Amino acid sequence: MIKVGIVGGTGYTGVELLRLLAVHPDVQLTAITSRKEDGLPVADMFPSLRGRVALAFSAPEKADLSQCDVVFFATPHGVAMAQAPALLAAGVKVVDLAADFRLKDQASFEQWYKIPHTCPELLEQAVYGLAELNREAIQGASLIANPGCYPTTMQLGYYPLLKAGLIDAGALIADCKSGVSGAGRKAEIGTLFSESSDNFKAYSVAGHRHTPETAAQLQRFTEQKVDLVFTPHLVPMIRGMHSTLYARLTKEVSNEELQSLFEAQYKDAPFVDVMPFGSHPETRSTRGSNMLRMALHRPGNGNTVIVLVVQDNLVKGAAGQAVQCMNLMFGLEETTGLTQIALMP
Ligand SMILES: NC(=O)C1=CN([C@@H]2O[C@H](COP(=O)(O)OP(=O)(O)OC[C@H]3O[C@@H](n4cnc5c(N)ncnc54)[C@H](OP(=O)(O)O)[C@@H]3O)[C@@H](O)[C@H]2O)C=CC1
Ligand SMILES: CC(=O)N[C@@H](CCC(=O)OP(=O)(O)O)C(=O)O
Repeated sequence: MIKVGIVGGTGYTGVELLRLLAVHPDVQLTAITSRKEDGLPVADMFPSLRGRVALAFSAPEKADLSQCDVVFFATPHGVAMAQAPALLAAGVKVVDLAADFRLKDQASFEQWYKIPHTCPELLEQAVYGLAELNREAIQGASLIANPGCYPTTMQLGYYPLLKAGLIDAGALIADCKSGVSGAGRKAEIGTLFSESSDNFKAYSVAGHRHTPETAAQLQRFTEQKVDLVFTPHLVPMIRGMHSTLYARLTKEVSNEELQSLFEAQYKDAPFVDVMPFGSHPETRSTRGSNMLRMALHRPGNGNTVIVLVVQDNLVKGAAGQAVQCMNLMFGLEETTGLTQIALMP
């Protein structure tokens, strides 16, 4: 059994990791931390886990994480970088759900996240945890930078078009919407019920930290300069993400060829569903599952191609993707413990 520790077990991605790992056949939950809930049985805070998780939260300084085989950090940016060096030196694998190791460039990280990077020496070693585009590297990794939720949808949607050289990489426009759980469980005015329900708005239009992450990753797949305009929106739902990705075609290509390109690209990706051309994927078709669904459109058969992408921000956008990486790192079947069907309606 793989001994698993979770730092930040009381947050939304933390409890999602618990939900998935509690029924994972190869995992033994070993330590779950919380600074505020030291000693509280996990199932007292999350009744959904009664009878499934017998552990209590422990303060991070009390938890002996070095006895684990892998530790997930479901914490704010900056926490994993403080503890990863010692864990890695003790032979423990690390999966960070935050952004500490996503950007290879230290200056860019510090500019966007506004905190100093305390272990830049690990940036090179860290492997970006998007299995569909990086499976082999993840299999050999000991430190995973789990992708951001929006970047997961943008990369998987744009990748086949970019790799095939069919679009202008300098004119990518991504219009993306997230449920409120994307902002985490911490108390904030913007996520109060009376602020975020019955309301709809864009945010961070001038620049969101997921733009450099996505552009840097996509840049690996094209010689053209990637220029991405990304606008996130907050929608009044709890879970779910919907990304509408626009691109300008630069070559003659039929709709059938576009569809075949996507189907071929993801035929061996168990968590990417390429729906029939012209479909309208719904966020609820991914709710609680690790599936990401996408569909292609081409209005008026012109030279704009649109890729619609949906996922559950807490699963494929965070905890499920992290478990997918763990499976690969430990030589398990990629889908182990991740075969839940979405909740509909
Ligand atoms: N929500 C989402 O959809 C997604 C989130 N992410 C990323 O995953 C990470 C976790 O997000 P989320 O679960 O939403 O966040 P939450 O705010 O819901 O939870 C944060 C958790 O971290 C713990 N924590 C906070 N500060 C520290 C600290 N200094 N040291 C140790 N533990 C700490 C908190 O518990 P306590 O205070 O008791 O210690 C809590 O358990 C973030 O980096 C987020 O950006 C990535 C993709 C999607
Ligand atoms: C709705 C909402 O607020 N979403 C978060 C993104 C969550 C995510 O993916 O997080 P990290 O990159 O921070 O890990 C945001 O836009 O900041």
